[in-house]
Amino acid sequence: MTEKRVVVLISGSGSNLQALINAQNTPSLPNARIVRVFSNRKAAFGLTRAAQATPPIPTAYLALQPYLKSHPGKTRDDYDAEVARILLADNPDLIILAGWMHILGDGFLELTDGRKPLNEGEPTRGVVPVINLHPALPGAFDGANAIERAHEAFQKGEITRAGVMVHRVVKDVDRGEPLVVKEVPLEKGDSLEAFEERVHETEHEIIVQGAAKVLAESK
Ligand SMILES: Nc1nc2c(c(=O)[nH]1)N[C@@H](CN(C=O)c1ccc(C(=O)N[C@@H](CCC(=O)O)C(=O)O)cc1)CN2
Ligand SMILES: NCC(=O)N[C@@H]1O[C@H](COP(=O)([O-])[O-])[C@@H](O)[C@H]1O
Repeated sequence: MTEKRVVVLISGSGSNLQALINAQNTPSLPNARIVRVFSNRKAAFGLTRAAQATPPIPTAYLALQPYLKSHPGKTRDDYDAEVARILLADNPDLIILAGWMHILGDGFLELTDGRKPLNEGEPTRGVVPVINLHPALPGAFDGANAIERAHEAFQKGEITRAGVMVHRVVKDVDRGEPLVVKEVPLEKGDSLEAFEERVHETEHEIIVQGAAKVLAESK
């Protein structure tokens, strides 16, 4: 069976990327290879993790502000489309946002969804699924800083449950179909650090499960 090609987008430490690297071609993530790690932050340690993988994983970097500065007149949507073009050149079967801290607009999604051809006049490509790891339960704490927000809400008695999910990426942030959802225990008096550690441990499990689930959908 043809090996599935995976591209991972990061912005930071890359501990979830590391979980994916470790799971490649194991029963947890069979017949899958990460062919590119892409970051919008030059200093992201995840780029080092990719370079230190065995074999090393090719990386690419492109940040929004430098792109806009070096392309006068171009927009955020143009940046998003450029990111999609870079990724699609690797012919991925799956794109994973693993701590990717940039909201993707139609410039990106219409290319990965196959709604628009890469180049004018060309036929459109097939859909490349895009999934995201989010440290909250569906419909709760959309957006950034979800861990801290959930911890604060629990301590205030505003919520009783917390968790993490892997979901399909749609234009509405964190509102795509949940693929894997797992609750994370939270107790009164829990420090943010203790809760955060539990969240990350759970993330490292479900990001692999989410990737395997989507890859199993395609032939
Ligand atoms: N179209 C989508 N794009 C993204 C999604 C999504 O579901 N749909 N998920 C996010 C990941 N994410 C939460 O899971 C998230 C990341 C970042 C932000 C955010 O506010 N980003 C700001 C910039 C923040 C920064 O650079 O530090 C922004 O993009 O302007 C919200 C949610 C990834 N993309
Ligand atoms: N809204 C997206 C979001 O908050 N993503 C979060 O960024 C962290 C990345 O950690 P990592 O760089 O160690 O994988 C993870 O906690 C992930 O849930």
